[in-house]
Amino acid sequence: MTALNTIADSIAGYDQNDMPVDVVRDFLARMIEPIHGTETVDLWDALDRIVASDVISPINVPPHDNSAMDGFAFHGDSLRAGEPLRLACIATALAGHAWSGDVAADQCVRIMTGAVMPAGLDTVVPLELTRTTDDGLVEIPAGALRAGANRRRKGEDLEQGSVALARGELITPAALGLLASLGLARVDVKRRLRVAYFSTGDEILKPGEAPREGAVYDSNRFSLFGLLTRLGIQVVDLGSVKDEPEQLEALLRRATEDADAIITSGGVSGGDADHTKALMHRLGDVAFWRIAMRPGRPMAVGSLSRPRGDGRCVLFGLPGNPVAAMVTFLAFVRPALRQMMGCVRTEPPLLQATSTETLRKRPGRTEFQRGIVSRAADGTLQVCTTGNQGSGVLSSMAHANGLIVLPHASGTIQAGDSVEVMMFDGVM
Ligand SMILES: Nc1nc2c(c(=O)[nH]1)N[C@H]1C(S)=C(S)[C@@H](COP(=O)(O)OP(=O)(O)OC[C@H]3O[C@@H](n4cnc5c(N)ncnc54)[C@H](O)[C@@H]3O)O[C@H]1N2
Ligand code: MOO
Repeated sequence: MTALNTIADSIAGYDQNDMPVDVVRDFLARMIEPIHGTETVDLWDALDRIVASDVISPINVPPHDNSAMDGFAFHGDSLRAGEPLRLACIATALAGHAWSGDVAADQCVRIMTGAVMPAGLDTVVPLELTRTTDDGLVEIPAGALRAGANRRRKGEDLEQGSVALARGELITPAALGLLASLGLARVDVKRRLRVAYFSTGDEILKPGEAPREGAVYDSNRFSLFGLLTRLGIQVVDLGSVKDEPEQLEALLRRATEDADAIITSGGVSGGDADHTKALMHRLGDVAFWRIAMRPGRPMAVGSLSRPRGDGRCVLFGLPGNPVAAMVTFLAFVRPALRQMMGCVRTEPPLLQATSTETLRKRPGRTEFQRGIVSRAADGTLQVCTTGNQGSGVLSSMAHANGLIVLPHASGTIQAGDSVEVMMFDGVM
């Protein structure tokens, strides 16, 4: 990764206590470098991995001209405008059983979907468009189809030697099928990113611990586990730690040993018990920003050196409030981690939807409101908010399917205005 101070120029001129969201994103995009290291995996293990080098198709897909329909294959130039065509059926071609033989202009071959087109034939009439005449001929009504119809050409999906999947592409279920269609059993992928994470705070309870006065159960550890796991990342769960400098330092040092990145939650705003900030300052090259956004104002970004001196470990110190931790992850950490993974697409596309309600906002900060996108009666997309937008209110996050992104410069949104939504799932 590029050291913070070498790209500090890009943030000079901005108030580090009021950093615009776009500036932070741009800064991270410049700081983060993709990890090295690839491995060859079986297709069964390739889902959600990132392609490490262009996959070149070793074959034509489909490998031969074939029929797109169950029907009769014939010479298209036998068709005459305004006249029915009558053909004698001389053979049957089944998928997986190529038929070879000569077919005259007044003959046809009964053919099934996927079967190789007999040599010289270029057109298939679907069964349901034909009738059998009293003398046993196949009759195609006038104007039923054009010459060349219903033939799938050799290589029309992929030509031998062409790029089937490019380096940096995510292996989706469709991409997995595409690789299989090339006859490949293994694929080169980027190695898995390793990300360590832990929660900080004296008030944090582990699951199963008895409730105690002033304490809350650790939710960030679980939300982060979910967010990281969905990215196909190898997660290193380091649990939670009290606001206690020695413990914190031990955990941070342990995390730097073999993780590519560390994510912490809590302790970045600078309360009396927050030792996290001082420690991060001491162990690495870390910037503490207040970002012009809501929720998720305070965040630490930087790098820590590794104990064995080889390279540095990227650090994201997220705010403790449970929704702020998730929103800063989605807004900044997810694209940064995708970039580290070597993924070409780092940001999800935003949807446009009509707000069903007035959303109060003042210009000068980006707001992320929890929303539910649904289809309106007229078929267009609409979005409503999920109630209490407090940065500690996880229930409204859990009920949402995306975040309404209200840009920095925008003021209040009126009901009926169009807004952008970052969906939580299913868009990369
Ligand atoms: N004087 C100021 N105070 C605060 C500011 C500010 O600008 N000036 N910013 C506020 C904002 S915004 C946020 S967000 C929080 C972030 O503070 P920290 O990152 O230092 O987080 P904590 O103080 O440790 O915790 C905040 C809040 O979140 C709860 N929490 C923390 N960790 C977890 C967890 N793992 N699971 C569930 N809940 C957690 C914690 O109990 C606190 O209620 O600072 C504001 N203050
Ligand atoms: O980071 Mo805070 O959410 O704005 O409470």
